[in-house]
Amino acid sequence: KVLCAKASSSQELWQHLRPRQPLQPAPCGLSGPGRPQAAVRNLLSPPGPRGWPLLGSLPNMDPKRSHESVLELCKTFGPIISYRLGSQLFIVINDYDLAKELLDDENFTGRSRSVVIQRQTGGCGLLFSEGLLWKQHRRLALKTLRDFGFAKDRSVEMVNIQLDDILTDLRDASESARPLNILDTFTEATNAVIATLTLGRQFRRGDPELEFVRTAARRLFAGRPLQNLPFLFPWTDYIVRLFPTSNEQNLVNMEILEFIQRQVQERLKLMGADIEGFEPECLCDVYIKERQKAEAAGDFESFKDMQVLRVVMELFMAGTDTTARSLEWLLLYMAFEQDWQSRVQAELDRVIDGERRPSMRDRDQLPLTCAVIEETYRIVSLTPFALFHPATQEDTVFHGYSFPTNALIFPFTYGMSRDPKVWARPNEFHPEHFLRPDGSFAGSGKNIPFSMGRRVCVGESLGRMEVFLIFSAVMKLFKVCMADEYLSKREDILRGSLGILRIPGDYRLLFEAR
Ligand code: HEM
Repeated sequence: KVLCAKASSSQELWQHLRPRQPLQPAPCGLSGPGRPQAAVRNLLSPPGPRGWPLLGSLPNMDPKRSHESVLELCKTFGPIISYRLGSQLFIVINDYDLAKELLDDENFTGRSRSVVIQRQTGGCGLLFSEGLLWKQHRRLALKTLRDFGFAKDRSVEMVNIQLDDILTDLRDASESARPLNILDTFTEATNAVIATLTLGRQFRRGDPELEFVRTAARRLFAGRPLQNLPFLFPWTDYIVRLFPTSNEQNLVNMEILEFIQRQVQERLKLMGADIEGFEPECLCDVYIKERQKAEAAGDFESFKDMQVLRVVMELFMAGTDTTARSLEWLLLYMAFEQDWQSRVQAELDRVIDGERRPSMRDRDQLPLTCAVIEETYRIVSLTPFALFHPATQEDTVFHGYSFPTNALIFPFTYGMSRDPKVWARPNEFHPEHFLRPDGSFAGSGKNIPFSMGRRVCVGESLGRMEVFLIFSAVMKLFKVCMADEYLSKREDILRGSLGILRIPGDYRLLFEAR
């Protein structure tokens, strides 16, 4: 049976997932934080700017750095704020304890139901789905990745194979004194790991399919103002769709789905007639088998084409750029913070003898290296708004404020990572934030680069493992510096801009073998 990527209409399923049940009043008429309750419509929205007619606060947002604009609003209005962009209401949680309460609450496991997202996902997948469908597939994806050695020996082995290529690239760059943008090298490595786990294969250097994935990821992660307009003004959807450029996001989504579909077909060929007896080797195989089981039991919804393709695609795409960018930021901070770089290298030289590469078992002996990694996660805040968490039930009250279901609520990880109540030097690179007075590693504490709670990133262990192994191996063997012409651009490079992820400004790094 061949899976087909035709965007199936999931309208029925979507409606089924978002039941609009009558709300139960809270006992004794009291509303606990985050509890839905009847007759709360008169409650106030969280404080925030008044905004302009029709546009709301849109003119006050820096389009390339909206995280900075929102931080300014939080400084004025407090830890729970709201503002409108167009007709869309946003609610921001900028306090660790409040965010923890919200993210642990089942009611706030929703995702955006915007037409833009609906058109791309059909309500399927894992990243943007809600309710029973999301729970079922999150559980299955986590179990599968764990079974395949996710963040354990098998993935460590995979990272080590990728490290050979990374270190060869850096040796070449070092011998020719060639300044380098390091992102592509890291992207190839992180993509190879997640491709093995999800698709059971890798895309080697020079392979046109790798080039396709790289370009598609850039297109997917680039924000395009026109496309996002219906997100803020739903009534513009019909007009915006008349412009070919507005279709770019849908096109790239479709192209990636077709690419994933080809991979699924390859796996089906490999599995042959005896799907049941085939020992699965990757997420894709598990999904093909689960689909067969579900259909045999008369369930044609849970593993329909679009659902299978979206889950595989989302894990494949989410596991590539995020980790590669984290590594890129780490090397940029090391290039500008030479003193910290030397201290990390001294620690690695002391603990890792001879030619050996650092392993996960060495982590406990490398508190300074761990603190530098954690501090980079904090100061960069790769996904400043995490993802939206709208309430799934109507008329929700949170700490005395009304949180309507159509409001897009986000834990503001960027703001929390700069909270002066939590961090001694919020705006500086200060790895001591994660070191105890005796020099031991203090843990990640209130740093939440992967978010937290019920929808915490499913790739956290894998991402952390890849970043630790690659960063420590590179630091052990190479000194990294910023190319001369970029040295004076520290502020611009580190400030960067915001697409879906925080991206540094243009730079070139120099590597020198140690
Ligand atoms: C350093 C790398 C990474 C960072 C900083 C990161 C960050 C995040 C964040 C902030 C979220 C949103 C959580 C929320 O809704 O509150 C998320 C969700 C997610 N991430 Fe990651 N991530 C990384 C790596 C990965 C990897 C390697 C994978 C794949 C194995 C992955 C797959 C996902 C998925 C599937 C979700 C959606 C979870 C859900 O909706 O239930 N991520 N990630």
